[in-house]
Amino acid sequence: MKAIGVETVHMTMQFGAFTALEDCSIKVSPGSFHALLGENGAGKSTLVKCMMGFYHATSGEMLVDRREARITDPKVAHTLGLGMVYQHFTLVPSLTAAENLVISREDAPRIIDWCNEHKKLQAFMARMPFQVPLDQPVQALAAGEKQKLEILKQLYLGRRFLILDEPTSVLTPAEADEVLGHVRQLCEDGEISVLMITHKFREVTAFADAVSVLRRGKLVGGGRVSDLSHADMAGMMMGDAEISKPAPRSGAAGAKVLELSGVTARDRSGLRDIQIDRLAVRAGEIVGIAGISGNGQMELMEILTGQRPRRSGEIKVKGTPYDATRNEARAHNVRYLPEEPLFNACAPRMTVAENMDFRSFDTNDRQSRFWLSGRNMRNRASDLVGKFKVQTTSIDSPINALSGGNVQRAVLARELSGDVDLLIISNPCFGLDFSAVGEIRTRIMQARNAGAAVLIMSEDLDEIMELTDRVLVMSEGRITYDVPTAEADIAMIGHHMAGHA
Ligand SMILES: Nc1ncnc2c1ncn2[C@@H]1O[C@H](COP(=O)(O)OP(=O)(O)OP(=O)(O)O)[C@@H](O)[C@H]1O
Repeated sequence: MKAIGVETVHMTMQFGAFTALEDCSIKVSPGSFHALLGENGAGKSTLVKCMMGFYHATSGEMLVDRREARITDPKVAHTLGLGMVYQHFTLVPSLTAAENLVISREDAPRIIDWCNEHKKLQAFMARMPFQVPLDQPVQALAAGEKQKLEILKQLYLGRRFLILDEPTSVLTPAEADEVLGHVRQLCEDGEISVLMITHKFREVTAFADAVSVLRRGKLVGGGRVSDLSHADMAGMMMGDAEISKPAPRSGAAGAKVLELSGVTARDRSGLRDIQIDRLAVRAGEIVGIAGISGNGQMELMEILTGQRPRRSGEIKVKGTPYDATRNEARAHNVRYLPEEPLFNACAPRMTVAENMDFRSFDTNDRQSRFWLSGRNMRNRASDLVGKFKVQTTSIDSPINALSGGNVQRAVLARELSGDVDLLIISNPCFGLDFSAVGEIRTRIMQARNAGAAVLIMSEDLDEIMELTDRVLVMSEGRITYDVPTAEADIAMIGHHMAGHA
């Protein structure tokens, strides 16, 4: 068997006075597909970063293939056969799959004998249980193919233990099942052992054989997947914390708050147009835009936030032309929650308190026109951190030290405080654990019930079906389908998403 087993023994990681991981012992047997569950901020990334040598654990040990290993940096981990696959791709988009594989090798020669390398690659692929086209630029591959290539790359590099960090986040459900099916097969064949971070219970049950659960840095449970129900796993993750349930709709939709007519703009590639003939969102209504990513949703978000120039057409908010300037957004109570908020809505190295004050720091401190009151800012941040349950060691920590889910909560807390008339959101629950998902959806529904008009773009069709009052489908830069959610037919939505209008 090529697969190796890996164990952490009493591993602890402290950041200053904060213990992110405490006395954590996890055993992944050779050939096992082991899932790692935990709510946002539970310590999953910290654990795997210690295993890969990105962090140096404060105490504890690691066993690789039953021998004690001192992993001082990721290169040592690679030499021992440990590799990592991330939710976002690390491939070079303009190079072919073959080129990506060859240049990823540490011993790649400066002058590559491609004839020889191609022969070796073909021999390598012939041994693999699944294939990816080798001679196309990676940018031409679908997301599922790219993730398959990331896994093949690890096997090509001789890795025998893989850490997968939410590997299906950017895949469609069908792609996710295909990729994880191949991973499971590789484990069953004894090629690799896997430790997979995920938030999806369905993936754990369908593909993993063992599971470990972290809560607040401690190992709180786990075992054989076949012995555990989703409720058991949820219970271990959350302890006795209460899970919020989305508030049901109250009241009917009111006047139009957002209106787009005849809006056209270039897409990111500059080759295609975005064309929104008509789009309206009313007060007290959540409108969802479903679609496979890359069909113009990101550009529509940029148009609405004033980051992409329009070529024609008009946007109105509450009947007034709207160009998304900061003053207009403030006057009309328009709020945004873009995807990847750490990069699109935060200054990553500034503190939690500073980031939470961005929207209002120059209007709140009216008593002083020339300098900001640090105390007022900190009071406001502490209040919001408490209300939105943002887990942070301190409001003075840089916001990039927070786990993904907690960055999301912090930004949502900032954007939902005060009166909100129009909320524009993109993929709000990406990478969040189920309790954070429940809470964020509840907050969005509360905003709607308080009278806000909400436009939400999401690649997660379940989210659209659960949250929205009306669903639209975006395909190739156009809205091709528009139906009240209560009357929506999933098959029809899928048909439009796939571009068969
Ligand atoms: N470099 C760091 N400095 C200070 N604190 C950190 C650092 N890295 C992580 N933490 C803290 O350690 C805790 C665990 O974070 P970690 O990223 O491991 O969580 P996670 O389980 O991977 O969460 P998520 O599912 O949201 O990605 C968090 O409270 C986080 O704020």
